Amino acid sequence: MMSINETITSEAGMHKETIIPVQDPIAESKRENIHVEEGKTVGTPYSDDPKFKLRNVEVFYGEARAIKNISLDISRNEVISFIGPSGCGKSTFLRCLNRMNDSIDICRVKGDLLLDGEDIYRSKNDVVELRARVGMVFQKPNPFPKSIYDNVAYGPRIHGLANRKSELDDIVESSLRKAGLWDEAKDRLDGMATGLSGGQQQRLCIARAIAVSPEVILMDEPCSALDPIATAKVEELIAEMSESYTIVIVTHSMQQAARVSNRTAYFHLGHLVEVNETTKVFTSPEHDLTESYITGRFG
Ligand SMILES: Nc1ncnc2c1ncn2[C@@H]1O[C@H](COP(=O)(O)OP(=O)(O)OP(=O)(O)O)[C@@H](O)[C@H]1O
Repeated sequence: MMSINETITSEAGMHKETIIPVQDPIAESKRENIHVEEGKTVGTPYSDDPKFKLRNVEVFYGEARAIKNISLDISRNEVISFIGPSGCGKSTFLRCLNRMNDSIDICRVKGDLLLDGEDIYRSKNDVVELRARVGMVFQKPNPFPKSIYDNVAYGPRIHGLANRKSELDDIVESSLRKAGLWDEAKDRLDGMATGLSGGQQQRLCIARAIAVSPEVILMDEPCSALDPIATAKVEELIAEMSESYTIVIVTHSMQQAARVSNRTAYFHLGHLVEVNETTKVFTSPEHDLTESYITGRFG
């Protein structure tokens, strides 16, 4: 059994030393004779109090099946990380949760995806409403080419959340405060958002997501374009936000998953192999594939 620190040191060491990670997870898992049973996830994929109840989810890009019969509950107010080798389907699965895949013509989603018991893919459901409830922060900060104020006010305006200018001002201030950006932005609210640093822009995007009072925030590698200091600020924010929101985060950094999440889900070639308490995943994973991944046998 490894400690989190040992595991993480070995992850960091993998980059520093000249260990060449095996890049092909299929070849590696065949060589090690490790199998994944379709639809069978080890650990604790289910919850007594699910915010999202996801059953037998499959996602196709044309004929190619990118997500293979995945069932998972995402609990209310938990932070869950999705980890796994490149191309294993983390982002595809994340994007199902607010129907971001709808914009890809060749993409089809099958299975039951329930948010508070309601099927989010029912055609009568309004996608704009869904995305207000399930907000998203992307890999690269993507502020609108507008002022800082207008970026945060955008969602509340289109959803009619404020009747007066003073109400909108309050939403903008409280969202920027929650995103830890108020002190840096309060004297330049009319300045262009694109004039902020990368880390500030990412916190602005978080403020923009928060401004419409979402219940869930999806984060797709939110720190991959940020330096370590900006990353630490976003991670602190995730910890604070977890009191009010359910957070799902895709990350390539095992250290980040270990720092921010309650549970960690390990994906492999479109399968959901293991879901467990984060400490367990990084100290005594149940599945051999999870262990191979966290010990750097394939990347
Ligand atoms: N728009 C698309 N059209 C066709 N195939 C796609 C599309 N987006 C993703 N895929 C394929 O679906 C599979 C899963 O990709 P996805 O981006 O979800 O993986 P990922 O685990 O998030 O990868 P990464 O960590 O590299 O971002 C891959 O085989 C990928 O090539």
